[in-house]
Amino acid sequence: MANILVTGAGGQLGRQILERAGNGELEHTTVGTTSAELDITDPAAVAAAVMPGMVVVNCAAYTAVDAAETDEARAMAVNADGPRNLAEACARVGARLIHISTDYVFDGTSTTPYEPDASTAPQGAYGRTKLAGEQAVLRVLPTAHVVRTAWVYTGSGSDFVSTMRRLEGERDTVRVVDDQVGSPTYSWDLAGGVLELVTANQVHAPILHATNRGTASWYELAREVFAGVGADPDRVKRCSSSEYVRPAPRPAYSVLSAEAWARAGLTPLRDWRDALADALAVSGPATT
Ligand SMILES: NC(=O)C1=CN([C@@H]2O[C@H](COP(=O)(O)OP(=O)(O)OC[C@H]3O[C@@H](n4cnc5c(N)ncnc54)[C@H](O)[C@@H]3O)[C@@H](O)[C@H]2O)C=CC1
Repeated sequence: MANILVTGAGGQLGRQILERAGNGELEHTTVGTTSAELDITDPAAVAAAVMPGMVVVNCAAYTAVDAAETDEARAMAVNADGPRNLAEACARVGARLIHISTDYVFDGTSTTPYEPDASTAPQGAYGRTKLAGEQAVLRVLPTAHVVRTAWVYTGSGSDFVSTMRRLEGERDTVRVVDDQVGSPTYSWDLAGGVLELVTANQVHAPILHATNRGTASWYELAREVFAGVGADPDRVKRCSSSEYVRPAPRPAYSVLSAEAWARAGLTPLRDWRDALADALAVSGPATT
């Protein structure tokens, strides 16, 4: 029987958690369920899937930040009702829950890294629904862990790093916003951090932040991608968010403090530049 259940296992983070867990890094049996296999908005299906003694890692989410602005009810169902269903099932049978959340619960106006207990003030629908999910989880199951992360990429698929890599092959220059700052986070590293938390026994902090160390703007990240694949980083041109308006507001400052993570005895994630170099070496050029 599985003693780790990863929901949303078809997504960026879920896939990498399964890959790392399957690499023999853990003694646990790990099972992943995609949205087709376990829809977390279905309370009966969730109740049937969660077994006593299990650690449930919820990677399932409605992550389409712009679409959420006009589809908030669906986003709320997945990002708040779903995690609540999981928390209720875990509470009923005595299972643990690790729930993944986001920097979008903050308004992005800080100038210093956000601590887990900093005031939340989401600016858009996605952030509102994710905050509601955090609150539901901790209300129903106070021993659960909420792990907030930010700026996640795998280096393959349609994430920012893959997109920059593809555009490097397609265009002479690329314009990228320089007025949003965060910590680019390699999903492989984040998966390792989450698995460390799975096996940790004495972590009492309800909310933790986990990102790669260091900060960058999207422009700086794009330059690093270009340089990392041997292209001239000066082909990346800076622009401002006002030139690239999207339906949902983006936080200007998304840096999450890793101090609570380290205080809990968990290994800090490495510098984002080192992680990116590995991601570029592993993933190869994107094809879409
Ligand atoms: N990608 C990013 O930059 C960031 C992600 N996060 C959070 O990290 C977590 C993982 O995100 P990613 O892996 O990047 O997202 P993703 O979008 O790659 O994966 C989410 C998965 O959830 C699945 N899903 C959607 N509705 C579902 C449902 N009702 N039942 C079961 N599964 C469902 C989707 O099919 C998808 O496979 C999410 O909680 C997200 O909010 C936080 C900050 C940044």
